[in-house]
Amino acid sequence: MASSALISDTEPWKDLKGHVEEINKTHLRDLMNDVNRCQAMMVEFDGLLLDYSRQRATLETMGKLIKLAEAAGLKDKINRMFAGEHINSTENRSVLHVALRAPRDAVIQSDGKNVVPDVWEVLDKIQKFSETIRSGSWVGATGKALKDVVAVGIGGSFLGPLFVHTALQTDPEAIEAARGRQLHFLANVDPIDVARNIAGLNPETTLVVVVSKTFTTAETMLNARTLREWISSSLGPAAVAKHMVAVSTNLTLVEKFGIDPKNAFAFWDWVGGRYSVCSAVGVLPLSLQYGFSVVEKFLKGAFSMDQHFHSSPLEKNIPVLLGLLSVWNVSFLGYPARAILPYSQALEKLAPHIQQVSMESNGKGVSIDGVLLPFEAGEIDFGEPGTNGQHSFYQLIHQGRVIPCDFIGIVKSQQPVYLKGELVSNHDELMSNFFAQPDALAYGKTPEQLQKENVAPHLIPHKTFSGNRPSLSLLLPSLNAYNIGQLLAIYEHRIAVEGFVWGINSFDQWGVELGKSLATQVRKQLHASRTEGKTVEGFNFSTKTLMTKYLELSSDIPSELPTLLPRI
Ligand SMILES: O=P(O)(O)OC[C@H]1O[C@H](O)[C@H](O)[C@@H](O)[C@@H]1O
Repeated sequence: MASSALISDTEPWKDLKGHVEEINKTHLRDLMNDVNRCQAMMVEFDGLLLDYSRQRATLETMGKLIKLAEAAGLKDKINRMFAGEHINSTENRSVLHVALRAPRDAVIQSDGKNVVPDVWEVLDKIQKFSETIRSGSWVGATGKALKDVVAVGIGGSFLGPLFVHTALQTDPEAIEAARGRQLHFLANVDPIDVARNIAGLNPETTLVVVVSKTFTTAETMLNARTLREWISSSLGPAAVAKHMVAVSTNLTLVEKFGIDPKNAFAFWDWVGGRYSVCSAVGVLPLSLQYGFSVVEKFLKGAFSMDQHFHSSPLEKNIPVLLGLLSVWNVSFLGYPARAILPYSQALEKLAPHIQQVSMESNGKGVSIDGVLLPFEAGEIDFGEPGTNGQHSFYQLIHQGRVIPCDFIGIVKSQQPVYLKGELVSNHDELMSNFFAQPDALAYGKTPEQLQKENVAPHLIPHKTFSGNRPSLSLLLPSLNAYNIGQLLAIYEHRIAVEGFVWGINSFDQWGVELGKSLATQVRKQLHASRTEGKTVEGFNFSTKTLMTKYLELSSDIPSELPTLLPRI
């Protein structure tokens, strides 16, 4: 395919468009009877089992999707990513999050330089530093050990680490390693988030980790200044050096902020924010909480999936298959959303993290060459752990709109519970739902079945389930640090595959800029109105009215701001 050509102009795309008609003649109820098809739609790798037999696809569809992948140059694009080429062309950068979890002796080049030694230099520094903090040999300004960590960051400097932290929190090995310690995340610039974070925390025993790739993000920097004030107003300004460290690519700004560069942990512009959890962004806070050895297992799990992604044939490649099926669902079957439904409470922050990875990566309107896309790219991701979701939005998924679902199940619970006299263990109870829901979606329930059950005729339309609703099931052997790494990498690569096939740049995020710059204009106006009584000018009628009302009703805020920290 010529570089500026659109994937939608290729024969395989057009062929798939035509193929939809064939698929519309099928029902999952029948497709599921074809055992050979189902068997061919299962892939096992490194303890994981993917079953995509409940996708609205036949083996012919899969063949056509592989042809689409070939037309998109998917294999070549994956290779170029691993080779450190500047595939993020609008920012002229490599995309090398895979280097963050490569073993020490691996060679991965960016701009002619092997980046793996740099990665390991930072990992070694984190290991050393986290041990110093955890052992209590580094103490705070009043001589006390630092037991609690607040990681200040937003977006990619927050969601991935929060996901991994939440998933590890109930893992037995991680629990042991974290005894007596707390890890908090401060993301929102809303002062309520500050209040919630510092409630019950003592600055004497708290370490603040400021996490920001750019070190310019408005929310993070104001929150960092707020916590700096919280520390220095209680322990004196000199305490900041003992109680604040940073993770950033911008070490100059870290130093300007007042953090000793010795206590800064670097990463590089070839790590995208939303792909940065395996850099110091995630590894530092997580190592402080759980120790480096637990976090290293997480990196190894991700690395295992990287290898699979890089070297397995497309037909047996889990992230590739998942990515192609997502493209099929979005661009051909016309299902714009995806529900992420982990049957594990420990994965409650998976969907929020994947929302950023997916929607910031693939929510684009033009091709990588800047050509307006004649089709919609990206998908709307949302989700909740099962079974909670079942009692919330599953109604819509069963009888309303069609939303392809990812069911994620775990064989061995992190926290098994059995009760004498119960039919099954508590985890079996959870997993009964994991196995039942995909079939309920696929098979549905027909009016004939309802008639046989003597359902009152006027209720039959209400109780009918059309079925034929696609899902896939991913079964993980357990949920330890290693498995969490595998799961993370599956989603990261799947999302890249979608972008590679759609022919977009999944690694920039220009769409977040406009709102930021308008907020700068508003901020200036609020300052001028409060300090000099200036009327609101330069905004449309609606915004002017809203801001004027806001200013009028909050005129008790002093024009010269004194310091006020939350009283919680
Ligand atoms: O890590 P930072 O530079 O503070 O950036 C934090 C976040 O800010 C931006 O809004 C981007 O959209 C995100 O991709 C990024 O993760």
